[in-house]
Amino acid sequence: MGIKFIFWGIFMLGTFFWLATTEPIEDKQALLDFYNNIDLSRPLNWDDNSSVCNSWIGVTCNHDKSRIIAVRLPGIGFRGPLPPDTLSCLSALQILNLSSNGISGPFPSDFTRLGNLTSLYLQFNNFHGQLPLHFGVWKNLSIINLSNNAFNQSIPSSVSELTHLTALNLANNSLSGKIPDFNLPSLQLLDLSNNNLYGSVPQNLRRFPSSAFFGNIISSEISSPSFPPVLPPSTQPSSKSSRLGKPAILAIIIGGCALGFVVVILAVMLIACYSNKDTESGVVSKKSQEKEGSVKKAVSGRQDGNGKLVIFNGFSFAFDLEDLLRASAEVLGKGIFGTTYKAALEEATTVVVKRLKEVTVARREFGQQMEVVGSIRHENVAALRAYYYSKDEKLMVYDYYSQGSVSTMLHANRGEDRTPLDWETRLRIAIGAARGIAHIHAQSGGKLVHGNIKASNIFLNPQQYGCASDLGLATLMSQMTSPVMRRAGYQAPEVTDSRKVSQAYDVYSFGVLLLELLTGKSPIHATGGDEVFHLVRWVNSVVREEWTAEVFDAELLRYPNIEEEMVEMLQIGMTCVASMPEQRPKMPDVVKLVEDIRRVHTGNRPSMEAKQEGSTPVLTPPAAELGSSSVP
Ligand SMILES: Nc1ncnc2c1ncn2[C@@H]1O[C@H](COP(=O)(O)OP(=O)(O)OP(=O)(O)O)[C@@H](O)[C@H]1O
Repeated sequence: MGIKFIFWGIFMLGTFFWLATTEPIEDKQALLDFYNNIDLSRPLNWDDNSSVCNSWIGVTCNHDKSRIIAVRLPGIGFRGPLPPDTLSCLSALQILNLSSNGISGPFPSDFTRLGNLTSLYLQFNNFHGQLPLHFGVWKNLSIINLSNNAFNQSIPSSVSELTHLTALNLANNSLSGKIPDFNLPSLQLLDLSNNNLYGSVPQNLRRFPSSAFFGNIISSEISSPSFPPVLPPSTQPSSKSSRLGKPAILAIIIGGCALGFVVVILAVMLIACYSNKDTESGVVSKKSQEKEGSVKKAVSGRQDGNGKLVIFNGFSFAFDLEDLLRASAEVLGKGIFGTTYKAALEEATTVVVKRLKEVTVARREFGQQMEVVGSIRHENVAALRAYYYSKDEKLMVYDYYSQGSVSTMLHANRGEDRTPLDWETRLRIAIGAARGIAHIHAQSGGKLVHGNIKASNIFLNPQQYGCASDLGLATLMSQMTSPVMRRAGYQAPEVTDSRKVSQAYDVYSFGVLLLELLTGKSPIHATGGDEVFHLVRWVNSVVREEWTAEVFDAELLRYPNIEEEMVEMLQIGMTCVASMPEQRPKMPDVVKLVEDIRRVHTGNRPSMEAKQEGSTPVLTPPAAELGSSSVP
């Protein structure tokens, strides 16, 4: 028995020692050769004496540490050509990510030796010339992103050999010739936009949205009648969703609150009238804490007999004077469009009432816009529950989001006792907000604009995804003096009149929101002296200097294996904040890009990462939600 025990002990120790010290020697040497032959703006921690599997940045090994299966080096400041026959020695490699570097030269032909590749990311480099000619060597390839390079010849028809391909992105190159009619049944995402391709969209690719072919010379005469002519983005008409949205689920949440709406609306209106001077001066400094007092005191205040209260969703309600007398309200803050109150009833019903100022449009136009906004029911758009219009008062009623806005989550309490906003939540915020904005853009014949996307207008819905609030007000208000809006940092450069916002404007603001989520920095703020920090300019300059890693919020650095996802989000954000509106993507495309940040990776994470992240919930939206994204 004792001998057996000792034997097992020695065996276990030996195994442990072997596991701790084993190394894929040849793969390690290949990476060292690669490292020693490239120009980097700052060093990696790759050292012959340290363990390639346990400590090298960007490297993932398989279970028994016998092979390297993933190399992820996005945005490491690597310039110049790839040294030949180094990375291609990693024949077990499944994931290769060298995106966002300055790598030049033709596509490395020796990569054809990487027969196990499942994902290849080389976007945002300076590769030029011909795309790989023999795609068939990558039998398992599922994702290929070669966008934003300078590839300038035709797309080889051998793309058809990639039978497992789910995503192909060749956008923003100089590819020429006709689009080959490749038939890839598993392909879900295709982006060939902004190249020099011509001809018609081949039959097998007509299932993809026309945005996949934007910015090419696709002739409308020979396009299928069912496929709209593909024009450059600037001339592309707004498209409407072909997919239907899921029936709204939020509507049921406040089933019992209808009575409260009336009470609170009147309560706040009366309070507001009663204490007009107080609320207009310095409400922000009293923010969150200040009780406006009970309504009882204000009942004798000014009443407007002209008012019209409209409750959405067909709730029937009754007016109860007792509820009115008991209701209390507190100021949440004062924004561009007015003052916002949180109003609580005794039945634990809490709503938010926004008291608008400087509405310039007439009752009819105001009502029409409210009807449009109030009819939107989507899990990623905050539901407008009711509105009130009279000569003196214009009110809007929303659900109360108790977790506060994304702005509060990101910027409030940056002290030591702060609860960090984790990466999963930030991704869900981005995905939800993108879906909400895309849904808004699909309304009113594809013409509705949010007009005020910013972190203080994004909340978390019950599924903990982002949810956009406060839409459709910009056009109802008197023109804001542009500096006021500009200071907020979300305003696209082309907009000088705050009422003339466009969907491209929303895309820009959403891009700023993404950069805010990534950096943890407010879009615009004073830095102490006369200097003003401008997030978009700062991110652009840091990325230009190839210090991409420096932009990320220090709070995010604690989460393992998210660099690739962060770099992808950064790229999306930067595309959205393009200074020319026609260069910005449309919201439905942005939704796909943001959703793919994680959807793509969950399917391809090597086992080691999966192990490390075992405790992290996988960020795949519930099936119902995916199906209901209502993305046009
Ligand atoms: N439905 C809501 N639930 C919880 N907090 C809210 C809600 N609506 C607004 N708030 C919060 O109330 C505060 C004031 O909001 P308000 O919309 O008036 O101003 P803002 O968002 O700062 O600017 P803007 O007027 O441009 O939207 C903000 O902190 C906002 O996040």
